[in-house]
Amino acid sequence: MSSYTGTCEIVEAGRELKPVQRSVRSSRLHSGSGLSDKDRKPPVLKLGYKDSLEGDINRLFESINLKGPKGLSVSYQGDASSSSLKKNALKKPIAMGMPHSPRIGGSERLSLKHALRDLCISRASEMAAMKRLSMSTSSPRFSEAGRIKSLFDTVVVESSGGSGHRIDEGNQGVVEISLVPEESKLQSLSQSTNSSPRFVCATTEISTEASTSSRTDVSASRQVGTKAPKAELHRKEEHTSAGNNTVEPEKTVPASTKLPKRASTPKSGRKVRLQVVATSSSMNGNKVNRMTRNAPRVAKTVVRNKSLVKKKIKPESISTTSNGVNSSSDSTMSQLVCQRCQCSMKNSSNESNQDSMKSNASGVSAEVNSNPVKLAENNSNKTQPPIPRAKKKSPKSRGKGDFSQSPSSLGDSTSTSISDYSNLSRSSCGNRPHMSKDVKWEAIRHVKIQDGILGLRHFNLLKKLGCGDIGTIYLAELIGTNCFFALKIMDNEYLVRRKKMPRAQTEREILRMLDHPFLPTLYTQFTSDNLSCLVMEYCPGGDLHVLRQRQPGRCFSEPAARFYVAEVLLALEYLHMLGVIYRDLKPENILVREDGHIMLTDFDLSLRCSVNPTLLKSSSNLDPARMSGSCGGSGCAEPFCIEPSCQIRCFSPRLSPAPTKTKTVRPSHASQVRSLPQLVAEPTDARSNSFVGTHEYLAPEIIKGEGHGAAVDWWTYGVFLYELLYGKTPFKGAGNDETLANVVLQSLTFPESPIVSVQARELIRGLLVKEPENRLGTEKGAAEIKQHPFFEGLNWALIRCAVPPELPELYEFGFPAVMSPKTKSNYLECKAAGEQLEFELF
Ligand SMILES: Nc1ncnc2c1ncn2[C@@H]1O[C@H](COP(=O)(O)OP(=O)(O)OP(=O)(O)O)[C@@H](O)[C@H]1O
Repeated sequence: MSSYTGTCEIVEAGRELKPVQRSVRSSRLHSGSGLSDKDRKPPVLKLGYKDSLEGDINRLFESINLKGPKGLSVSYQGDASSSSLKKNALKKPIAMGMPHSPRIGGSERLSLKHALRDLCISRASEMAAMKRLSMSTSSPRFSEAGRIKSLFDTVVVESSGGSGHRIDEGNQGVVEISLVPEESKLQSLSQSTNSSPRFVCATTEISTEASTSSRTDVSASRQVGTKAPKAELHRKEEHTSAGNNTVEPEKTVPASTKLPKRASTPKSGRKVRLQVVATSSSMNGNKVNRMTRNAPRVAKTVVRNKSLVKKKIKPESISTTSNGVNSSSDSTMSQLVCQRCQCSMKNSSNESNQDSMKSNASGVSAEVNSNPVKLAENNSNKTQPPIPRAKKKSPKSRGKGDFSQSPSSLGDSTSTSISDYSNLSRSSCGNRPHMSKDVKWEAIRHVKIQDGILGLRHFNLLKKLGCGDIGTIYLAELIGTNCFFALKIMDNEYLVRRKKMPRAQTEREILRMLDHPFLPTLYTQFTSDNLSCLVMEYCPGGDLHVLRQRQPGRCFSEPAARFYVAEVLLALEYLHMLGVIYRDLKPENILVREDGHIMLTDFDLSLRCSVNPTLLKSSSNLDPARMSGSCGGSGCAEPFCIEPSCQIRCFSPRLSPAPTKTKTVRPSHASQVRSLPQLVAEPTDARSNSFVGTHEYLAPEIIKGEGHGAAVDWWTYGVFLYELLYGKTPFKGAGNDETLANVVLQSLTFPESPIVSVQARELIRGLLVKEPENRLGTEKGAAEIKQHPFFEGLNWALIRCAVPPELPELYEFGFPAVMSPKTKSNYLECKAAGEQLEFELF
């Protein structure tokens, strides 16, 4: 029970329960609902029921006469279960029955007969009134009685243990809920206004009462019919008097009066309560609309009720309610919202951060105000006091548990919140399904919700990872989340001054498009103190350049190289499909993930263009000469290559480590793959005259300034494979100029050591064709390259599941002491570092 939200109210209300019961009990005898015989008789007679009723009564009377006075006496006096109503009726004939009896005077037996007759008339008239009400009578008084009856029915339905008999037992706790919805609400309002700790409980009551009253009104409206306005007037008057009168039931029944009853039947009580709250939104909304159309009076009443709800909710959480009709749904919404944040608070591990988030919430900008979720949450943060129960359950949900209704709802809300939160996270990750389950989305989103905006202050900069031409990369932790990111920080002023803003813009745009296992994920971006920041996926394994240095002989084994270039090929294929020509392929830009797979980074030199991906039915008609590059015109340096179509001879068995047995038995995997449809996503029309790239990797067409397209990526791809296998680039000269000259003029040669397969060399040769039009990949892009024998046996679709090459022990991954934000000023120190050049020709 202690965890039941309503407990507060139950305890508080319990003190007022006894006088309330007394007053209600007495009031029932005098109010319209408990009409005395005196009050009841005249209307019955006036309404023309006399004939039928009296006929019945007379028949009954006659039967009594037949039984004689004894029978009557025994029958009457032995009625141990007689109610106060019956007792009053009994006294009437004795004390006041004469004027009402048509048979004045006579014997005692006759008096008793009259008394009984009066009683019967009274009872019958009451029943007739009820019956008549259910048939929509025109009497305001009957409307009132009908309303009471319907309310009673409602209560009986709602209360699991309720029955009509409970009324006779004086079960005010049940009756009063339905009889006085408006007054209950007023009481509830005053309670909530006077006592802030009870605010939350009052919220619960508001929801409950609002829905109850709405339901009451609907029930009444169905019965009132066209004379409803009169009934309403009558009822209004009652309320008016109730305002100054301590006897009226409405006045004496606070909303909380029902709680002790529920306390005695906690399960059913909670059940009813939760159902009411849960349906308040839709039910109220629907019924309000319906009633507004069909029954003006009821609509009016509902508006009043809604106003009450609005008044009560307003100071708590829903400050944006613009009309009463929506207030209930807002109320429900606010609960959902706060359930969300309660969950998120639980997920968060940093208390101080939450506190700062809360304190910052008041400073949330217009963005928050436009977002109802944020607004509601913000308001709740500002106005909701903590609930001790919530504190007990989860200290971190302070201020968030205010909307919890009960343990069950809390449990539900937690799970609901998680799923809601996940859904929201998914939506926040946009079109990036492969990363949608990454918890970092949620961490970031949580901060954004809490503070309205993400900034550098939310990150601990732990380590400088590298310094590029346009910015510096830091390993950064989103404070309190245990989530690590690569934070690229760029100085906008510097970018503008050095005309590098377009490069930064290009990188940002490309990063935003990416969703690929071998490409970085951009989680978010923000500008802080004129610094543009990209929050990206962090790759802890260093880059392939460093990794190569650590290999024996400073070069990768062929299987390792094959693995890396295969993954890079998929990344390039994806980029080309998006219309991105990468242009800056080199080992330094290929990072190694923790799991050993790769991530291609650095897109500021990329070229964006249009592309028209097509699916080719079969690509088995690949030109063998292009596959080997032997007839590319660039001069084959392979000593075994004599004829133009020499690729078979070049595959010298002496050099090929692969056994040929299986090839003769069944079709090779490569040939099977070749028969499959191939996606060709090569931006063949793209042209650029920019002089971009790294000297040793520059394609001849770039150096010559002839204009270039996507084929430059296949050139660099050849240089990249060469470097991985041989530990150096193929055209490197003593200086940059010589290197450039070599790229254009020098024939491709392969060192004798290390020994590399013919397939590998053939692939390199096919790629390092100086004329781009003859280069492998130019025509059909990555699809062409994938089919090269070098990749034979590779399952492209499952490469991300393949076991990566074994990594040497990673560098020390211990985090340095948290950097002071003031050290951020160092980030431009390295801006001129690196060998990368850019000569903008236009
Ligand atoms: N996501 C990342 N995870 C880990 N380290 C990274 C990440 N991104 C970059 N780095 C490191 O930071 C270094 C600098 O990266 P960045 O891409 O900004 O500069 P760059 O490669 O010199 O390119 P440019 O000058 O063209 O921007 C990289 O060489 C790499 O070592």
